Amino acid sequence: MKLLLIGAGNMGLTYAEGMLTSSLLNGNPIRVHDKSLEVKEKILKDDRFIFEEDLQTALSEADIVFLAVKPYHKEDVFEEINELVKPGQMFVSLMAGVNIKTLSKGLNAKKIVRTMPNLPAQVGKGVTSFTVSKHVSKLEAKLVKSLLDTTGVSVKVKNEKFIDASTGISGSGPAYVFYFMESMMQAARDMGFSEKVSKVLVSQTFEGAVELFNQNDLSPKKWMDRVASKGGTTRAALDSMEDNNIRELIHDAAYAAFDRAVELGKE
Ligand SMILES: NC(=O)C1=CN([C@@H]2O[C@H](COP(=O)(O)OP(=O)(O)OC[C@H]3O[C@@H](n4cnc5c(N)ncnc54)[C@H](OP(=O)(O)O)[C@@H]3O)[C@@H](O)[C@H]2O)C=CC1
Ligand SMILES: O=C(O)[C@@H]1CCC=N1
Repeated sequence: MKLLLIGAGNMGLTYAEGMLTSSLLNGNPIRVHDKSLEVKEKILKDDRFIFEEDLQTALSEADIVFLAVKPYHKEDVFEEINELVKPGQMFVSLMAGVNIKTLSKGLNAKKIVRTMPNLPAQVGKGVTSFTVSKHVSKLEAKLVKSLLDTTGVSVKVKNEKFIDASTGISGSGPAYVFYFMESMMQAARDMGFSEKVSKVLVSQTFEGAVELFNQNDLSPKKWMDRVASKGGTTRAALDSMEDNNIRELIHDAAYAAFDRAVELGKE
């Protein structure tokens, strides 16, 4: 299988690096095209990829094309390639909010996979939701799933509403976790800990809590109860969060991202 990546920034390159481990490539290199000179220089030095200046040649040979430019660059890509697209070529978009109808029309292509990736793919712990246009067969969807799985896990969702929704949960979600980490590190520094110790206290707390959650079949609520003693310190913290409506604010934040993904689809 021959893959082409258009846009090799944070996300595109991360997914390409994961896919290098896929047996589906069958020895074929992943070809990469990017407008940025910096990215070009980086890829030219990286013997795992082939940099393609000329999109015409690169596209003509590709079975699957991954699109990982920012949503506001989609029109440039459409213009550059829509006359070169061959029937049967499949396009996998990593762009937030750009819907299948827009992709299909802009690319002049029928086989479209729309995904919502997330950044922990950089360490093989990503979660990618995806959905496919009606012209993508079950087998093709399986192939794409196996490519996406090289970066962590992937979840096929039944329609695009769930792609926008997962943008609000897992796509943007790592940033919410970092927000929480930053706030806890700030509290640790205010209590007098050094930057280094604050980082250890917070990161190990996150890592340990996630590990507990994953290794046992208990709800977050049950875990909270295991940490909190009656009348103790944790209850004081959890009560403060509930009194300040943190739960609702996080819910609203996730919906703000979901709504923005829907809005991006209309731009
Ligand atoms: N970062 C994240 O956590 C997530 C990102 N996404 C989605 O992933 C996509 C990529 O995001 P990200 O990797 O962060 O973006 P980056 O800006 O890091 O990467 C995009 C790359 O594409 C290049 N580019 C722009 N226009 C073209 C073009 N016409 N042809 C070829 N290359 C081009 C850019 O060059 P230049 O810099 O010169 O413009 C840049 O190198 C976005 O659509 C985003 O919605 C989805 C989920 C999470
Ligand atoms: O912020 C964004 O638009 C992208 C999509 C999800 C995460 N980053």
